[in-house]
Order: sequence, then C-alpha cells, then structure tokens
Amino acid sequence: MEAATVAPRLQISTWVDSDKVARRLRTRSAASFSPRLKDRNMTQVLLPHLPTSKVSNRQRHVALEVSCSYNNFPGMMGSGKTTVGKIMAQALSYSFIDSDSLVEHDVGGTSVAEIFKLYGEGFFRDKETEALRKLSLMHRLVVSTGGGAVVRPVNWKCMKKGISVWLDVPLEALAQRIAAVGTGSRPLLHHGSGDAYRKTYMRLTSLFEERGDSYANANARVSLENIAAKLGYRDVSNLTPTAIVIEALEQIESYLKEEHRHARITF
Ligand SMILES: Nc1ncnc2c1ncn2[C@@H]1O[C@H](COP(=O)(O)OP(=O)(O)OP(=O)(O)O)[C@@H](O)[C@H]1O
Ligand SMILES: O=C(O)C1=C[C@@H](O)[C@@H](O)[C@H](O)C1
Repeated sequence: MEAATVAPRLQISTWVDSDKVARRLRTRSAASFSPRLKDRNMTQVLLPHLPTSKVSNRQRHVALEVSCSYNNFPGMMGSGKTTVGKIMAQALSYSFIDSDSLVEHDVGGTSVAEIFKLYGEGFFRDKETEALRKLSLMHRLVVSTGGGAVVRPVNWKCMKKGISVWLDVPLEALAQRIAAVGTGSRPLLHHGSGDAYRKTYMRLTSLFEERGDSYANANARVSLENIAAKLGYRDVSNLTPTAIVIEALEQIESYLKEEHRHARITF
C-alpha cells in the first residue's frame, strides 16, 4: 500500500493519563499499545510525548492509527535496526523480519559473511533485492533492511511500498558498538589489522560518504542526536531502544500528517 493512500486514515489528539502510560512503558519496555480495528488491519498506538517528567500531569498523547501494513528500517550496520524494529513490531502487533536473515535462508542457511566469501557482493546484492521484493508484498510487517540496501534504486521501489524510517546514529557510536562485538559477521568491515574502533570508524566513514544521500531518501529520519538533545542527554549511548521506538512513531506520525495535508491540497 502506498503511504499516500494511508495518510487520510491518520487520527491524532487523544488525551490519556500520562502517568498511567509512563508506568506501562516502564514495566513493558515497549511503546504502550492497544490492538484495535483488526478487521481493518489497523493498530492504535498510544504515543507519549517525551520527556514525561518535564510536562504537566495531564499531558497530551497521540493516538496514531498505523494502517500502513509494511514499515522498514534502513540504516548503517549496527544502527539498531533489529533491536528497534523488533520493539516496534511488538508495539504494532506486526511481525518482524531482517532482510539479511531472509537472504541467508534463501541461500540454504549460508551466513552473509560466507555468501560474500563464496559468491561475491554482487550475488548478495541480487539476493537482497529479491528478498526486499518478497517482503514488500507482505502485510503487518516491520523489516530491518541490510545496511547497504539503500544504494540500489530498485530496492527503494520495494521499500517505498511501505514507510521507511532511517535510523541515523553517529558514526562514533556505531564504531563503538561494532568494535565491541567484533567485525567477523560484517564482511565490508572485516579488513586489515590494528585498533578495532579506529579501523571500524574509518571504514564506516567512507561507507557513509557513499551512502548518506541514499539514506536520506527514507520517508522519516530518526536522529539519535536529536532524541538525546530533547531528553537532555549528552551522549546517545544513554538512549534506550524504547525511546528510539517512540521517536520513530512520532516521526512516522509527522510524515503521515504531512502526506495527508499534501493530499488535501492536491485533490
Ligand atoms: N540504543 C542502543 N544503545 C546501545 N546499543 C545498542 C542500541 N541498539 C542496539 N544496540 C546494540 O548495537 C548492536 C547492533 O544492534 P542491531 O543488531 O539491532 O543493529 P542492526 O542495525 O540490525 O545491525 P546490522 O545491520 O549489522 O544487522 C547490538 O550489539 C545491539 O545490542
Ligand atoms: O552495509 C552493508 O553493506 C551491509 C550490511 C549488512 O546488514 C549486510 O547486509 C552486509 O554485511 C552488507
């Protein structure tokens, strides 16, 4: 379903008890949600405006009907697409899938690193395009796309069948996360010797120079630096995945509102 056809279904401005939602968020570690209108393939998400501690008791919340049935997360390696995507899927009562895992499955359970080694990057990219095409036909799904999926325009045709949300994480934070777990499973980073953080940071910098413009094609952008600034944190490493999911839902809501406004002007 094209996002533009989804926009007119957006509903906003529901008032709920902020403390209750904050309590639920703390205990469930995911955005508070209540499945609704299942027959129409919709889910209502209660979305608190952050930070809850800095606003009055009876605070405005947004009820967002996400009637688009396919969301996807492009972003650099290690940006948290899997972590954030799984929580988002749980919040929406959608399924979650990682496009790299689908490629691995389609190549007989061969890991991405092995696929690169045995058949080369071109073969992997073709399989990735095939996987994204299959996924774009599915419903009620959140997808974590491979970090390099954004470079092929044909992949965007698939990703734009739903709403794409770019997880924008500072390269320093990415390099720290990746260096901490090692680069063995990431063939494009697994080169050379020396300090793991520095090597990873340099490689990520050159990949981002090539791809930055492509990530910006996404319908919405979630900047960890912006969330940290809103919450008064100095460092993005203090952000919980739940806070990132909430920001992602807010950005989707803004995107849909803008699409709705645009559709009303056009028609
Ligand atoms: N908000 C966060 N703060 C700190 N670490 C995080 C956060 N989100 C994810 N991580 C960690 O970063 C690493 C990468 O996360 P994840 O696998 O979700 O990223 P990804 O974008 O799916 O990566 P890839 O594209 O390489 O598969 C994991 O070790 C995860 O625990
Ligand atoms: O950024 C990339 O090009 C990649 C990211 C991973 O998700 C895998 O898709 C693969 O390692 C390539």
